[in-house]
Amino acid sequence: MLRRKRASSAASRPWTMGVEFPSLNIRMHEVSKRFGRNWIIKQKSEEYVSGRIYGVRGRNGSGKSTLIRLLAGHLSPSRGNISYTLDDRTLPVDQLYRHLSWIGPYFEIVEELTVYEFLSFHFALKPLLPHLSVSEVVTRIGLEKASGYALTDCSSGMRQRVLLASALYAATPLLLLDEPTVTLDADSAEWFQGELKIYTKDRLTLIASNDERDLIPCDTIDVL
Ligand SMILES: Nc1ncnc2c1ncn2[C@@H]1O[C@H](COP(=O)(O)OP(=O)(O)OP(=O)(O)O)[C@@H](O)[C@H]1O
Repeated sequence: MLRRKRASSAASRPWTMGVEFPSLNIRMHEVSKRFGRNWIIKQKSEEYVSGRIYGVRGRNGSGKSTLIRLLAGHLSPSRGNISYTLDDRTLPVDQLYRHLSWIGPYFEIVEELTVYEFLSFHFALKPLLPHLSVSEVVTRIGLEKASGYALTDCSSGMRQRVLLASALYAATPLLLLDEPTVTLDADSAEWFQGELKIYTKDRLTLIASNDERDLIPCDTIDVL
């Protein structure tokens, strides 16, 4: 999934963190999605390419999370199709999970685990960026003093930082971030914007949010 870069190349492009992500592209072709009688997404065609950040906004219930779930392969289109390529080779949707990091407000986490345990467990399943350790991740999200807290004892903003870490610092070329700054205070949202600048380089990122600040780094913004 991930190739290490040559040292000289890594030095000249420090943002790639010593690794080179494979190019992951997504093509939606006339995709529609309905729940019961309600068509939520109608005949949507879109190309999403590596190295770019896509924003999606829209009123509550407009289909932002549905779009993210479709792109993540967790929902199937009612009509049309979604195809994926990894370094120009077709990637079957059942293999996408290996290359995908995805967070959303509906995510459930094992609340009994401590911050450190949750991140260790997560990064045992999903590779961590090679220049980072779990301890360094805890430091990057500013939770050193809380690393032994059970998630159930963390504030919602602290839990959101942990979830963001699980996506941002995973060595996957695709990042799907649904309402990434929900529950974050202004300082935390600013921290997230800084991390986004560093950790979205060379990846395909999609951000669904109605918070204008979240959409500032996006190359294009789709309104549903
Ligand atoms: N599994 C489901 N079964 C039935 N209806 C669903 C399902 N998932 C979503 N919906 C409906 O699809 C519509 C779009 O929901 P979605 O969560 O994608 O909207 P959203 O734009 O992310 O909303 P919000 O801004 O409130 O998070 C809503 O009317 C919702 O009730």
